[in-house]
Amino acid sequence: MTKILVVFHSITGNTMELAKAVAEGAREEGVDVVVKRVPETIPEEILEKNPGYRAVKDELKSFEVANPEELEEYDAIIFGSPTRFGVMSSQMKQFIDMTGKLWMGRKLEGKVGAVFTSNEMPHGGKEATLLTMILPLLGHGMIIVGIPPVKELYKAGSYYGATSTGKPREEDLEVARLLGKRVASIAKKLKS
Ligand SMILES: Cc1cc2nc3c(=O)[nH]c(=O)nc-3n(C[C@H](O)[C@H](O)[C@H](O)COP(=O)(O)O)c2cc1C
Repeated sequence: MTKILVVFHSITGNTMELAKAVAEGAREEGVDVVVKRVPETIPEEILEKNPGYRAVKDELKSFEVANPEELEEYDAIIFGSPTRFGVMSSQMKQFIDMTGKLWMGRKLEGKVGAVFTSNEMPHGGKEATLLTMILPLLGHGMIIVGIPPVKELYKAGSYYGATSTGKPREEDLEVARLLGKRVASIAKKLKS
């Protein structure tokens, strides 16, 4: 069975909501989908000062923490990060930087990769974040999947991945589901 990992970083839940929609879309293809989060590096006592975090922390913590070495087990990996100053969060970058052993062994080569992000401003760096998230995946030799110019893209998302401005709207979730479904469909074809 084709196995897909959706791995995300989130503090106030927006990227987590996109991750759930990406997974939902992938499951429509009848593949095995696992959703995990990357390790958090901000101390809990600092996070606790953020009401947005307190509101979602129980759900966030219900997702298992991913181990970089497990990426090898999946046929496709979809990475989600909040935008931080126009790039992915340091927590997600740290996770990716821990995949050096897999890179040396070319273990992710030929697997499908895709990305999504949430930020706060309409033009606050979504596309810059998505494009720079793709670079390490290309370094691994992954096959990058984006979104073609379907009608849904006129209302949300990007060619380069799914997005949201703050809390995802239904249109954002729709594009996230499309991304998950497309990745799953391509991963299935590559495996057959
Ligand atoms: C340190 C920091 C940097 C950020 N940088 C940006 C930015 O460059 N552009 C933007 O639109 N939003 C920025 N944001 C806002 C977050 O990307 C946004 O709130 C996002 O939806 C949070 O995702 P989460 O709910 O999954 O944690 C930043 C937030 C923080 C804390």
